[in-house]
Amino acid sequence: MTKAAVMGSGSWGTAFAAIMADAGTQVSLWCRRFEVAEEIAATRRNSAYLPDLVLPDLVDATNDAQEALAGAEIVVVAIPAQEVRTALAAWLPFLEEGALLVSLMKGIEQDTGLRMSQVIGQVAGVEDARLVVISGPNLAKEIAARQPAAAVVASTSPRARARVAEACAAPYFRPYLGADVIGIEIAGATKNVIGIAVGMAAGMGMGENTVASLLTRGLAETVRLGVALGADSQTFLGLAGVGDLVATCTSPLSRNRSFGFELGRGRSVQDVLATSHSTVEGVKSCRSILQLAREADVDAPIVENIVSVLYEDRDPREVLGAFMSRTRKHEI
Ligand SMILES: NC(=O)c1ccc[n+]([C@@H]2O[C@H](COP(=O)([O-])OP(=O)(O)OC[C@H]3O[C@@H](n4cnc5c(N)ncnc54)[C@H](O)[C@@H]3O)[C@@H](O)[C@H]2O)c1
Ligand SMILES: O=P(O)(O)OC[C@H](O)CO
Repeated sequence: MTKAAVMGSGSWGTAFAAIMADAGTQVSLWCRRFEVAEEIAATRRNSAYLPDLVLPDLVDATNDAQEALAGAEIVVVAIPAQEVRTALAAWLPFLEEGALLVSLMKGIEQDTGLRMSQVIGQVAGVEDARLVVISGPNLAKEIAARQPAAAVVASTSPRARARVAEACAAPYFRPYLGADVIGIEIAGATKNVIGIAVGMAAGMGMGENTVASLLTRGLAETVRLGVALGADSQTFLGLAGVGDLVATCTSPLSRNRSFGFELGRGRSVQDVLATSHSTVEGVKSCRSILQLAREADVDAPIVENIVSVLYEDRDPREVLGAFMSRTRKHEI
């Protein structure tokens, strides 16, 4: 039986541990806090993140990283993007020789502008063939309720992606295979920022035409950036592209959309962040994405305007007006 470690017991780490166990993989779920590991051991539940999910018996929880990583052939990282560099450095001594390293994150590192698989590869000093990314329309709460969903499991190595896909193919979770790691990571990180923009518009009372227009132009912006960085444009029509954009931009379960919604209703960035207990990746990644776009000379007006609302105190209403008065141009 394949043994995996899932490092991070927030919403997605916990749901993904259940997916892997339901796929027949033995999972050690690493919890940063001892109380979470203790609760899971005693009740099979992680009440702070997914109270309705009863974790399968194939999931063991521990807050000891060495114990979690012992014997793990697949190591899945599921923590906030900006924390990966430091956390992974601490886990390195305990990684098994040859283990595959899987990123579930949807973010870009601040300061370096690196994608998550790049950060993992750099910190762990491993070749691309051992790195895998997973992305798609995967709202943790729906997956935890075992509602059917699909995702892309991507790696430059056909063997690595097939192995990880096998280890997470559950009756309600269908992994597709991919090779375009750049496209999948750029799609995953950028959709969070587009989700904030759409949420903002919805919070201001705008209807479906506004949502669909922003989502579509957000996709155009994401494709431009991805292609400039070396991605395949077809990737953005897939699960990690359009699929995730639709899920994020239309679901009240999305933290990024909900964050934007509150801004649209008139609350301040500080106020909304102070009351949010889970990761809103678009907030920290938007500046790195804008930086990547500027370096690649790519026009990214939605990302740029979200940065101005979050970091330059710009009024969301003014931003919506600014979109409408941009210089007329060809759609494609
Ligand atoms: N929740 C989802 O539906 C979902 C789906 C797909 C992808 N993702 C991505 O997965 C990643 C994790 O998101 P999440 O929803 O699980 O977040 P979360 O906020 O629910 O949980 C974050 C977890 O990381 C841990 N953590 C925080 N700081 C840490 C540190 N310095 N070192 C170690 N652990 C730390 C927390 O204790 C918590 O267990 C994000 O990049 C997110 O975009 C989330
Ligand atoms: O809650 P969000 O906005 O982080 O979105 C979660 C997933 O990425 C949706 O696929």
